[in-house]
Amino acid sequence: MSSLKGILIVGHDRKVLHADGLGSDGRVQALATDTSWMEEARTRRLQPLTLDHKSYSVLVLPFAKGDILLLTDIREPVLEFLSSVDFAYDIVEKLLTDPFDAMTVVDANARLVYISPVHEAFFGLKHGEGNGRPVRQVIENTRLDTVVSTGRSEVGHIQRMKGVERVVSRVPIVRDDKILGAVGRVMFKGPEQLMALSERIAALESEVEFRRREVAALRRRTYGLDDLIGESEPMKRLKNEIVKIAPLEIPVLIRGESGTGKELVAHALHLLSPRRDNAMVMVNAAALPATLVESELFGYEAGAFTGADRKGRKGRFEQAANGTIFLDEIGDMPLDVQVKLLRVLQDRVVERIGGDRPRHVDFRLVTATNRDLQVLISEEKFRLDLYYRISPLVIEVPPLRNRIEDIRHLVGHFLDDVSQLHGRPTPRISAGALAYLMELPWPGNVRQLRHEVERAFVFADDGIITPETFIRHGDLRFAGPSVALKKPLSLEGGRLKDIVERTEIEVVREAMQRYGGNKKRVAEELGISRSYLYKLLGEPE
Ligand SMILES: Nc1ncnc2c1ncn2[C@@H]1O[C@H](COP(=O)(O)OP(=O)(O)OP(=O)(O)O)[C@@H](O)[C@H]1O
Repeated sequence: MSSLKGILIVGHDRKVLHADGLGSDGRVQALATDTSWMEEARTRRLQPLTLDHKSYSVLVLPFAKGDILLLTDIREPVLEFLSSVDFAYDIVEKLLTDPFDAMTVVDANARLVYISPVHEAFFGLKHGEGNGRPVRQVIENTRLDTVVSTGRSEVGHIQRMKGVERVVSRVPIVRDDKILGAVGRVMFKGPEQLMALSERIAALESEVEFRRREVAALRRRTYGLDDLIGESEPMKRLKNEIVKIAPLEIPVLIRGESGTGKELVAHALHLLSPRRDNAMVMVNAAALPATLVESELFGYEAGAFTGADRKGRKGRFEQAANGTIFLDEIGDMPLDVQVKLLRVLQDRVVERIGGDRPRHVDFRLVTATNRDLQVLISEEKFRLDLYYRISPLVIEVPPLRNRIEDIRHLVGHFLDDVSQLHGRPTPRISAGALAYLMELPWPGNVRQLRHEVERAFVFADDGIITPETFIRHGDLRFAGPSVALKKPLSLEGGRLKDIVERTEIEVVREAMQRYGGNKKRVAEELGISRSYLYKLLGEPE
C-alpha cells in the first residue's frame, strides 16, 4: 500500500507556498524549485525520487498559481509502473480509448462507474450517462453483477450485444479479500476474430509439425544406415547391400518377416540415393481400401467425382516426383490393382481419374513384403509379370533369431529412446536379463523386442531390468504367436542319426513354445507318443 509522505506547493515564481512532511525536506524543495526537473516532472506527471536509499514517487498536479507535489512511497506496482515508464499516462489513455479495448467497470454493487468512450458510443450513451446505474439496466447480457457476487473470472465468454457477438472477459477486482468491483473487457470483436486466430494457430502448429518432420528427415539423411541397429554378420551384409544398391535406379524388393525393419531399409535406400532431396512417398498396399486405391495412387482431376477436392489432387506416384515410392506389403495388393500398377511401371505414366491426358512420372520403386510371393504366384494371387517388374534386385532382411548378438545393441538403443521420450534416466539391464532375451524365439522380431523393452522400462525397479521384469506378465519363452520353422538345419558334423536327433529335439522345443508347454498337445501335433516326447526333452516320464 502506498501512503502520502509529504506535500509541497510551489508557485510559478518558484517560491514554496506550503510544505508538509517530506515536502519540508530541503533536498525535495531544491528539486521542486529546479526549472528543468520540474519541467520533466510536469510532462511525466509522476517522477521517481530516491532519498536516503528509499524510493518515492512524486505526483505533480499543476494548478492556477503553481504546482502541487504529492510524495508517496513507491512500493505499489501501479505507481512503480507509472513512475518508471515515461509515457505511462499515454498507455493508460490508450487502454481506455482504444476501440479494441472497450472497458466497463462496476463497483461492488454492480453499478457502473466507468464505460470507455468507445463502449458508450456503441450503446448510444452520452458521456457519463450510464455511471451510477445498475449495469444490467445498461449493458445487454452482462454478467458483471454475477462476477461481483461470485468473485470468479469469466474469460472468453461470448456476449451478444445489440445484435452482434463479442468475445469478452470479466474479472473481479479484489483488495484485502474484499471484492471492490469488476472489469469487463472486449477481447475480440467477435467469434470470427477468435476463429481466425485459432485457424492461424492451427496453421502454425501444422507448420511446426512439418518442420519437425523435416528436421527428423534431415537427421536421418546423415544417419540413414545408423538407424539400422546391429553389428552382427547378417546386419553387416545387409548394410553393405544397401550401400551398393541405393544409388541404382533399379526397382528393389525388400523381403523379410514382419517386424524385421523393412521400412527402415526402404528409408536408408532412399536417403543414400541421388533422389534423397526429393520425397519418399509411402503406400501401404494392404491398407488401401478398394474404393480409394485409384484416386490415392493416381489422383483425380478437378470435379472428377462428388466430394472430390475442387482443385483436383495428385496421386502418390505424382507426389513421389523425382523421389522414391515405397509400396509396403505389396503381396497383399488386390489383383485388379496389380494390373493398374503394372501399367504404371511399364509406361511410367499415370492418368488421373476424370483426366484425359497421361502424365509422365519419374520415381524409383521400392517394395516390401513379408509374404512368400512365389507361393502367392502359384496360388494365382500375385501376378508373375508384376513380380518380374518389382524384383530385379531383392534384399533379404534377416530375422532377429539369426542375429541374437544384435539384441544387446537393440535393447540399449530402445532403452535410450524410451527414456529420452519420458525424460527419465536410462535403466540398466542385467546380464541375466540379456541372456534371457537371447534365449527367446522372437517370432515378432525387432518390433516385438522393442515392445518388450518398452514394457520392461515401465516396470524396471530401482533403475535395473532383470529377467523378472520381463517374466512378471508370463514367461515369454512359452508365449506369443507360433513360430514358423524357418531355421536352416545344422548339417555340420555328426552322423545322420545325430543330425536327425538334434533336429527332432529342436522341433520339439519349438512346438513346446508354440503350445505354452502343453505336452499332450505337442505330442498330438507332432504325432509322437508322450513317452518319446519326454525322452526328447530329456525329462523323466
Ligand atoms: N535394425 C533395427 N534397428 C533399429 N530399430 C529397428 C530395426 N529393425 C526394426 N526396428 C524397429 O522395429 C519396428 C518394426 O520395424 P519395421 O516397421 O521397419 O518392420 P517391417 O519389417 O516393415 O514390418 P512389417 O512387415 O510388419 O511392416 C520399428 O519400430 C523399427 O524402428
